[in-house]
Amino acid sequence: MTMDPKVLVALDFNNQADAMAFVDSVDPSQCRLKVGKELFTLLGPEFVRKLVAAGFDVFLDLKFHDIPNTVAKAVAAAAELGVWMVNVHASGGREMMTAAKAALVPYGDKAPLLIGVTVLTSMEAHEMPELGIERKPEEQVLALATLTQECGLDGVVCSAQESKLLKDALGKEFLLVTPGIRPEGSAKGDQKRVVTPAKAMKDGSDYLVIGRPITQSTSPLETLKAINSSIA
Ligand SMILES: O=c1ccn([C@@H]2O[C@H](COP(=O)(O)O)[C@@H](O)[C@H]2O)c(=O)[nH]1
Repeated sequence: MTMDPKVLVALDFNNQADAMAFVDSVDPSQCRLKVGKELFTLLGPEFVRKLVAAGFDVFLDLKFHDIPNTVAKAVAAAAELGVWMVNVHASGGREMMTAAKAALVPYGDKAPLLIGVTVLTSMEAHEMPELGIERKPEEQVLALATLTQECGLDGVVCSAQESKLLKDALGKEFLLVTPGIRPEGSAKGDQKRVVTPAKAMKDGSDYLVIGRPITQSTSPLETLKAINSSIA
């Protein structure tokens, strides 16, 4: 059991009962919880408030990407919910990220961590040119992470395949939140740039986002415990 859990479990469930069955089986010392687009669209802010009230650190993973004013207001609304972490797409640009950061100033030390999404872990090199991106994924991740740091955000979402590169380039304080985590032998699904939990931590990831390998396991709690042991 760890008091600073590194695993952020993605609550990608399609109904409240299943989500709550998992939440009720864990405590805040074992994992943090991530609420993404599916569950938030289904259950809304009330569900997030419920998790926060139960003592969990909640990562609200809505990946805001819009004009600066809209994103700033959305990030402030997330802060009102009391979440621990919230994110925006770094490709929204400097003005958008700077506005998002400024919107959190009134919350002082109660402000959520603000994280920029770089290149989705479901993407790989051959998909980049048709988006007009000629860089390799790791070069694009480094460019967006550098911009994110310049805008004063707390860290980025990236693949753990880029963790070592980013820690070396941007320093140990800049947080790396890494989805695409797959324990040995688990199905990759739609994830492309995958890394095991132990390797991700070794290479400098600060937090591991893990969904299906835990939530679709036959024993979710045992799987979570095994992952926690593997990175202890
Ligand atoms: O680049 C990204 C950004 C976010 N995610 C989210 O993380 C989880 C991963 O779930 P798994 O079931 O472990 O694949 C999911 O909620 C994504 O929306 C990501 O995978 N990659």
